[in-house]
Amino acid sequence: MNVNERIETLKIVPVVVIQDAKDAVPLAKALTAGGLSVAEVTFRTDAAEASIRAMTDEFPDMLVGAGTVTNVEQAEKAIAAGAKFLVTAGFNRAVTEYAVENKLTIYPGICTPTELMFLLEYHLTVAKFFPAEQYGGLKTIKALSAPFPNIRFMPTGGINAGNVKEYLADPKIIACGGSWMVKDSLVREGKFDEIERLTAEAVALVRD
Ligand SMILES: O=C(O)C(=O)C[C@H](O)[C@H](O)COP(=O)(O)O
Repeated sequence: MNVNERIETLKIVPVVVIQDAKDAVPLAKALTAGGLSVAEVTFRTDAAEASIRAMTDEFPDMLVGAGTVTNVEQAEKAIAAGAKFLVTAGFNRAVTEYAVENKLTIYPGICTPTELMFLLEYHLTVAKFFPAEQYGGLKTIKALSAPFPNIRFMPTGGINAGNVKEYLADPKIIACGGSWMVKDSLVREGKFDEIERLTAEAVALVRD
């Protein structure tokens, strides 16, 4: 299976913020035990690179990607550390070109038709739709799908246990990103049992 197929099977991509790389392995363990062997580790903190490396070393089968990538240097660091995919919050031409040239999976962030059209230039077919709820959620995705039927979406931002099923019912949606099972405070406070419980709950919710 390629990365898109794995993400589509998993249905949910936990978006994580790790302040201290020592939390990376316990977090990966909790997500995996909860049934979600995938994480988007955001480059919002300095611990991202070391966290990706620790997670992929300890859990080589886990699908670990890098999120909030804002420049090529971060993308290179993420890939060298073992990241299997890149995510950007908004469309970044340099990062997208780097990914395409190196045949890496990238989900560029978009929320307008204009931004979506940048994907077409690179023959990409899956966009992160961010911030999903704030930019009209499913209604906007359906509207964007009309002129761009070949594009699929990974909505992220404001998705939770209450609305994830509604998103996933739409065939245009490959998976949903979200932090509701991995809130920053739970990671900071080392509440990995709670993360595992919330992850298992999320998995059960979206099981067919
Ligand atoms: O950091 C990034 O690159 C982002 O795009 C932001 C995250 O995707 C959202 O913070 C997740 O959204 P919530 O589930 O509402 O917390």
